[in-house]
Amino acid sequence: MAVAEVHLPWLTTSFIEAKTATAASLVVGFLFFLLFHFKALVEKKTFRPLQYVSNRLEAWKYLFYGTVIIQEKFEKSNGEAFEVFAPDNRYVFVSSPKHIKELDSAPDTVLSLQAASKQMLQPAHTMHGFNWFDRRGTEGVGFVRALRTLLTNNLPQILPDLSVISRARFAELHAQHPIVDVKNEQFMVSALAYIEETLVGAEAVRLLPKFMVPFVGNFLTWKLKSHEVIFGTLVPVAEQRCLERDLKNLGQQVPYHADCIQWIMETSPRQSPWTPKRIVHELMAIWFGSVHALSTTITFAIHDLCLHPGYVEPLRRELQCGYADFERTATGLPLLDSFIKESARLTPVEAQSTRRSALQPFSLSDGTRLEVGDWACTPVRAIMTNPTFYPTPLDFHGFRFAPPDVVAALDAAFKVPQEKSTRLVDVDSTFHVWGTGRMACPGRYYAAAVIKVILGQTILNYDFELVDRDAPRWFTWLQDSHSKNALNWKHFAAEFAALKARSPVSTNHKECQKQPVFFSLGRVEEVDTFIIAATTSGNKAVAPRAKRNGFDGSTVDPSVFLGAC
Ligand code: HEM
Repeated sequence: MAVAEVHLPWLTTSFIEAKTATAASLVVGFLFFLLFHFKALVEKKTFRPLQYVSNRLEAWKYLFYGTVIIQEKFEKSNGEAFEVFAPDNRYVFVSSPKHIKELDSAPDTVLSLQAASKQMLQPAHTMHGFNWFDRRGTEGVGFVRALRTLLTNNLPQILPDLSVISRARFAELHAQHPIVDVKNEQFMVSALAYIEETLVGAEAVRLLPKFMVPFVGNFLTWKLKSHEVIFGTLVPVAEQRCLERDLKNLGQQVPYHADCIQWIMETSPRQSPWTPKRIVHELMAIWFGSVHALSTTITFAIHDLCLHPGYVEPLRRELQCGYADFERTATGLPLLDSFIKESARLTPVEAQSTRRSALQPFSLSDGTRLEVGDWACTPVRAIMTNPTFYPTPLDFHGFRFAPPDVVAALDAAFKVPQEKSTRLVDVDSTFHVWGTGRMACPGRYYAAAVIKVILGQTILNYDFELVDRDAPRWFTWLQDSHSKNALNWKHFAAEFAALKARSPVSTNHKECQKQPVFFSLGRVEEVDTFIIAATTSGNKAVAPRAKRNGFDGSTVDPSVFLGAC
């Protein structure tokens, strides 16, 4: 330090202190880096530092730009498998039917959905200590029969009640009363909060270095209360059911129950029937899986009804004729079925589907290798907006999946060139909302029926619109800069075309006539309020909302020319 002061008089003491502090921080940072990545560093037989650092940077970028990274790599992959790094994982995305089949055919001891779900949801910390086995079937797969068969078969009994509940809830919301008529309000509040708490808690835990997980995980378990309320409320119910089961086995008369608690209990392994605690853990896992995806899918479908109001009338006509039959049989309503499917296709809940964690090393037929802990998965959004499978893939065509004879009776605007008519619950290699293959969602028949009840009641009984049409439809940590995000531009183009079709936009505006362009700060749904006009002479008219967000029109990409503004 003294030498520096003599020879470099411009270096003040505070500067040197700052440099010392910076150097110390770097050393500490480096030690932390070694600590966090020690295992990875020593395990790599041929360690390439540059490659490693580049992979780690890409991994953290994934948290902020995941959907864009997947889309870009998918577009470059030409149908081949591609890898993406996330902070806690290496993902191998497959999209060809051949590779998807290979995942499906892999033994459960090699590629595991259970292990992937466990890593994703951290149930030991978020689901009251539930620590399910990595290997599927270790404790039976009775839940598949409970949901896929028993729950589906009981839909005709369930749907009329569900319609009544849905109507009552809407009426209540409409009258702006507080929640009434709930037997255990604390349970209901916790049942909803539990979904978000699980998501947020699990995400935090899985990003931590392993040695910190027990401390932070235990803190979260203690801090998050809703899983305790659910567990505490349901255990006595499950205990009573187990008691009744034992009494029945002794030949006594017991009450009849047709609900998921009963079906989960009855389909548990005969040799070692589940304890009440184990039954409730299973219910909590199913509750999470069903509520989260279901509510998101319904919300997007209602948005789409508001954004594409031309569909309301034909759907209402179909419901007026067919709702009663649907309630009795849980089938029918092909136009509504297609509308929901199209909404889920363009706004799926997730960007990854068919997750399988490698419990043993696994190789695809093209030689792509998964090491233990890597995940195989499918790029669900990218596949479902692929022009090879879906003509005009970014346009919303609510009836693209409906049977041609049903669509033939409608206005020509509803006819689209989708070759094959398919149902919402169908699973194939181009529609991954329910996953794929033998492990595709067993709750999808129930889910599809519930969505139809809620949308059906909305369409039959209400006229509706979005309170704030410009409000974002989803949240991402970082909004992508429009100039970097080719994907968003494509979406804007599709949305803008739909917007024009709905309410023609003036082309008489003097400044628009030469080179009109449109702009959005990164959110598709704001396209109408972000329209700007940029003329070849450089004049710009910026919509007020764009101005409020600090945009002055200077960075408009001129390649996005739509011919109207
Ligand atoms: C719109 C709503 C829903 C969506 C989008 C959805 C989606 C999915 C997906 C993508 C999978 C993974 C499949 C795979 O990896 O191949 C899955 C699995 C599963 N879903 Fe759903 N799901 C929904 C509703 C439900 C409901 C309502 C239930 C229960 C009543 C349910 C129960 C399950 C279960 C138990 C599994 C695990 C299957 C297994 O391990 O074999 N889901 N779901």
